[in-house]
Amino acid sequence: MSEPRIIVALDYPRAEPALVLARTLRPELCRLKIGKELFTIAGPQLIEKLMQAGFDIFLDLKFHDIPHTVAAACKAAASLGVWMVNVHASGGRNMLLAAREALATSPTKLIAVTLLTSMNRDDLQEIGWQGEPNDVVQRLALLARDCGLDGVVCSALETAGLRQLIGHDFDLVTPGIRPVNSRLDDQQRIATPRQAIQQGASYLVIGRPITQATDPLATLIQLNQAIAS
Ligand SMILES: O=c1ccn([C@@H]2O[C@H](COP(=O)(O)O)[C@@H](O)[C@H]2O)c(=O)[nH]1
Repeated sequence: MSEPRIIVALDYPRAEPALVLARTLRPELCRLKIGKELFTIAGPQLIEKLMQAGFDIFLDLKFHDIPHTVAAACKAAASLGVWMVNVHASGGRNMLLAAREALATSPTKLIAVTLLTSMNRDDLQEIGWQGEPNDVVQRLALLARDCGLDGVVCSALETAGLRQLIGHDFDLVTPGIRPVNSRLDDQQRIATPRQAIQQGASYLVIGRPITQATDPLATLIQLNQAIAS
C-alpha cells in the first residue's frame, strides 16, 4: 500500500477526544496533525501515545521568532520523534537557515508555511505584502527551498505553479481542503481533495470535514478513494 497522503488535523481542546478519534482511524489510512491548541494542553505525552499507536505525527506549531529561538524550538520538537515540524517562511532567511541547521541530522521533515490558507488578496494588501497570493507563495517557497527546507505549506491553488517552478523533489502540504458541498469555515483559498492531488499536492491536511463528520472513518476512506481514482 502507498503512503498515506491525508493528514488529519486533530484540532481539539483536550487529549481525550483526540485519542477517541485516533482509535477509530488507522495509521495506514492517514497521518495525524497536532496544532497549537492540542499541544498546549496535552503536550508530548499525547504525541507519544499517538506514535505508539503507529501514527506519524505532524507537529504544526508554525514557529516564528528570532533565529536562535526557532532553531532551539525545532530541535525540541524533532526530539519528540515526530515526522514533520514547521516554521513560518516569513521569519526570513536567517531564521530558516537556523532551523535547517538545527535539524541537519534529524529525520524529521522541516517545512515552512508560505501564506495561510485563511488569507486572501485583501488580507495581503492590509498587511502590506506586495502581490497576489500566488506571487507571495512562490516568493516564500523559493526562499524555503534555497534554505534547504523539505517543503512548504500552501493552498492547492498554488501547487501547479510551484511544481513548474521547483519540480517534484519538494513537499507541498495543502490545508484548505474542502470536499464538494462542505462548509468553508474560515478557509479562503480552497480546493477539493481530488483537485489538490491533481494539481501536485504531496499531502492534504484535512480537519473539520473529517473530525466533525458523523462517521470520520467512513469519510476518511471516501476521501482516500477520491484521491486514488
Ligand atoms: O495555511 C494553513 C496552515 C495550517 N492550517 C491548519 O490546517 C488545519 C485545517 O483544518 P480544517 O478544519 O480542515 O480547516 C488547521 O489545523 C489549521 O491550523 C491551515 O488551515 N492553513
